[in-house]
Amino acid sequence: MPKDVTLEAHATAPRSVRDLQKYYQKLPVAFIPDTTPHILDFRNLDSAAIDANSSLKIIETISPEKLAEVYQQFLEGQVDPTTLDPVNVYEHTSLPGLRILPSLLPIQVQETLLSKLLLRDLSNQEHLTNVHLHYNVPYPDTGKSFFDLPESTIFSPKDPDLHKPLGVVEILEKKLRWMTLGGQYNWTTKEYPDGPPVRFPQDVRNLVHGIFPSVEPEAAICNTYSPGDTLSTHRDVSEEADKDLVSISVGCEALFLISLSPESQEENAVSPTIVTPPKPQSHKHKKKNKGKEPPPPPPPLDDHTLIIRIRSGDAVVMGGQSRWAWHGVPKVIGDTCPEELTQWPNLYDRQSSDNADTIDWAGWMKRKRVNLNIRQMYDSSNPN
Ligand SMILES: O=C(O)CCC(=O)C(=O)O
Ligand SMILES: [Fe+2]
Repeated sequence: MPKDVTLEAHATAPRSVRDLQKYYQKLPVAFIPDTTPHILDFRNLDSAAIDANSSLKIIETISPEKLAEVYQQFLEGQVDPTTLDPVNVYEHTSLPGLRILPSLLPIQVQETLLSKLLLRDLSNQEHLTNVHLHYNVPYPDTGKSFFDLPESTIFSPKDPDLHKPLGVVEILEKKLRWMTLGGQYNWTTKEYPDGPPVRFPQDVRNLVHGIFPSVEPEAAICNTYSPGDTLSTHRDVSEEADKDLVSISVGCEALFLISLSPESQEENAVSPTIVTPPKPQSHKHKKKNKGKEPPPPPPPLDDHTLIIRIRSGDAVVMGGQSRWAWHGVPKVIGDTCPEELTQWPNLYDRQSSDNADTIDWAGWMKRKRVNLNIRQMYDSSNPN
């Protein structure tokens, strides 16, 4: 699907999409139903949901042999295909071109991916983060990670009038929201900088390209969310290529809202000439809604919109018409991280016990969702 040149990176989503985002953002976790026609939940699918006439279809199944080949290279060790399940690729009639691959990555691959991204790539000074916008970042020694820094490490603000100094615990628990890999996307201008991009980590590239040959990973955003964090509705329109966008999630579960709803006639009629100031795409930190009152019923879902419960190891591919769809993350659901990942980064192998100032990070993932959002920036894999 060729990119429509009128797509504006700073535009605002249609009201119906913003209303859904707001509703699920406010909805207390206790009221997120297990089964609902509103939320597409692949772990609670009944087989009738995917019969020949339904809106949900399996369009492909990836074989364990194919998966084992890719994981073997990524894990640098033998992977027995008989230990893997085939992975179904789903499509829904509401969002043509959107593919959903529940339970794609086995736990060991998820754990290794976390280590590559957050222990290795985060310590590479070429990969910028939101923390760099306001803080001087004290890097760990070569071969070490931010999770190895002593508890006394302080990040000093660039402007002390605006921000206070923060310790490494506050930075990694609360402040870190994104890191960029490859082409260093600028979240403020919503553009990729000119000049040759930073080299994309080869092993992560091979993992993604091995499963999704339709995309050559050139840039990625690694988002880290805590429960209460949201990602407001936006479209990813800064890439020059119309190649698939691959989104892989690890850790806590989340609600993912995606829509191809057009602006309603009513909205156009009310203010055809008024330009609503663009809302910055922000990662807000919201207080938990502790209300005990049952919530009002959700706003209606039209047949161009889906809300998907995304779990650890799931992948979503935005291709075709859905490549430029509106999407956002209204809710991250705490205490849903798979048990096997809650000990990551498992300091017992790594920490030297003689250093009393070393932090035990076990449990960090219990409060985190990590999303790797991979894009191809240019139509050919060589920008020149
Ligand atoms: O966290 C997610 O699932 C989506 C992230 C996203 O849309 C983005 O980084 O552009
Ligand atoms: Fe996005």
